[in-house]
Amino acid sequence: MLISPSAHRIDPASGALSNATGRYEKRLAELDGIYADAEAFAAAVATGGARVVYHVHEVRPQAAHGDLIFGTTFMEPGRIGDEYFVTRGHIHARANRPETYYGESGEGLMLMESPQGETQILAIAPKVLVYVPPLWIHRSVNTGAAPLVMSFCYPADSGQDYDVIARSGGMATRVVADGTGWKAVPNAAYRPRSQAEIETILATQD
Ligand SMILES: O=P(O)(O)OC[C@H]1O[C@](O)(CO)[C@@H](O)[C@@H]1O
Ligand SMILES: [Fe+2]
Repeated sequence: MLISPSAHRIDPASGALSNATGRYEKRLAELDGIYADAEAFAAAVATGGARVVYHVHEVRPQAAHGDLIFGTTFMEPGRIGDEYFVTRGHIHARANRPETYYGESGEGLMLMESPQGETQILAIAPKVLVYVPPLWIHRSVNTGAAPLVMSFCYPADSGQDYDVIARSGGMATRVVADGTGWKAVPNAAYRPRSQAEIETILATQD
């Protein structure tokens, strides 16, 4: 059975995606453990734990190998202490699946980390497409004063593994405010992955 082709209109300001098949949202209180400043996080949750800090509209035509998932991510601007708002971040459960992100509005960063712990940061802004290659852990950061909206596309059978970040005490690098801009700083709680874990990730095939 053939799937019918489809077209989807993206509103760059809101991330609204016509004919989406799914939507999910992340509230501040669900992002416990991500930010360095636990006191600032608790204070923010006390005053606004239910606020939605990012949401995703997506289209999943089918889960089958070879198809795509695509959609939009809308991220509110803000910080916990001096650390900019981020998505949870993950590696794909099938770790060798890649992803593209395209800037729709706002400005931010794609924070990426190799299994060995190397950090790469690429700026994302309107009309910039960022390629996240296979095997890279990835997280979006809103460094702007306005919402950051991106569209994304990745293989339908990728899946998301969030534990890879939790196991290492977070990503190796945090992005914090620095005067009028941002800077990357080491995450003091980071524990590098063992050689065995690195090899397991790198061995991902098919
Ligand atoms: O899944 P996370 O890390 O919460 O971040 C959401 C972003 O990542 C995706 O899961 C795609 O990999 C999208 O839904 C969205 O761009
Ligand atoms: Fe992803």
